[in-house]
Amino acid sequence: MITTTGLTKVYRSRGREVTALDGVDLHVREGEVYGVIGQSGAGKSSLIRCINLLERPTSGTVTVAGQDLTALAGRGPRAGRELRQARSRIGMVFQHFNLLSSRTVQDNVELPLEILGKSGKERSRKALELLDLVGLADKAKSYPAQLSGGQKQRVGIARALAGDPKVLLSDEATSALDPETTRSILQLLRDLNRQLGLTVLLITHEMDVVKSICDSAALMERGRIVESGTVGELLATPGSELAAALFPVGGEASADDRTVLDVTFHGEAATQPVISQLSRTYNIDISILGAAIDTVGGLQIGRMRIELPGRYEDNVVPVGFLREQGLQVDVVDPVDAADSASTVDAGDTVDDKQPALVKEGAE
Ligand SMILES: Nc1ncnc2c1ncn2[C@@H]1O[C@H](COP(=O)(O)OP(=O)(O)OP(=O)(O)O)[C@@H](O)[C@H]1O
Repeated sequence: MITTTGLTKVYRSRGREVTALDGVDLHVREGEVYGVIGQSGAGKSSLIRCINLLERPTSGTVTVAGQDLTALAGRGPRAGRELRQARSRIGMVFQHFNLLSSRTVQDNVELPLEILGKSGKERSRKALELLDLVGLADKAKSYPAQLSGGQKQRVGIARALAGDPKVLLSDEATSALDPETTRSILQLLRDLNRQLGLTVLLITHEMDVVKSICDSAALMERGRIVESGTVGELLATPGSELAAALFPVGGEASADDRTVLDVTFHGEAATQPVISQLSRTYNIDISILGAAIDTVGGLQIGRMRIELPGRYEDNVVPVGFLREQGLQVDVVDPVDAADSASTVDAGDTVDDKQPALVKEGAE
């Protein structure tokens, strides 16, 4: 539904050049919720602004619903007719809602329909239908100032849906909201995704957003996508930074001469008693340092941090045994694990330190 190839954006101001996007290849499938996560300055806003051609990319292409937007003339407010039409089929939701304070809720939702030249009757019917869809039927005549943050964002979402878009782009839609309101807005996006078959591309700096609604995710650093895939694929990728952040387990080694492993259980492997088999087969004592079961992107996943006596060189065979059972095993570097284990929890953002995973055996 959305494909970018070699997308590059270089800003030039006062003789300085900033490369905000550096050859981004993104592939968002129809009907999925896709999250792009990254620290401040990673290029997330530039990516979303280039996808709907609010910014013209320096090079590369953007295709949405099969149409190459980069081939259409103009940008931002000076977009040509074809580009404006294509853009009306891409809904956009903003962090600070961007509602017009002098207009009622209904009139805010009608605004894109006015621009599309729809009749008054048609605009009114559509706006009321959308307000009903986002749970705000009774607020049509209110003004934005009379609404809570969550309600304002619902209006923003209703307005974004006015042109019957196939794609919704969300730029930190929940960053200005409290945790409970965030949950309700994410749930609304998820419901719209399912009910309308809407493809949602959202950018965020909060791992919890990705964890609660995304089917796929990409990690952006310095204008590049450094990891991407479905949540299931990411969790099955040894050494994946995103997977470790999506599903962290803590726990420190009890002594220097120990091997600490993060073991991820999903699919069939989750039901096998592998830890007791490992202990019996190799006659070793295994300590469980931390463990959790969670639902990530709709998948039930278990993760356990275990400690084996001896250094890694002494444990190559038991580690191989675990992998043969279909488990994903990441060897945790003892120094970095001690640094981070006590600070990581599921609500952390990517700004926080994650255990460094040794990519042994990953290739
Ligand atoms: N209009 C602009 N002119 C010059 N440089 C810009 C412009 N917009 C963004 N940049 C630079 O491009 C880089 C990427 O910025 P961008 O806003 O895309 O990142 P971001 O990941 O969305 O960050 P944040 O989460 O803080 O919004 C930054 O170094 C930023 O300073």
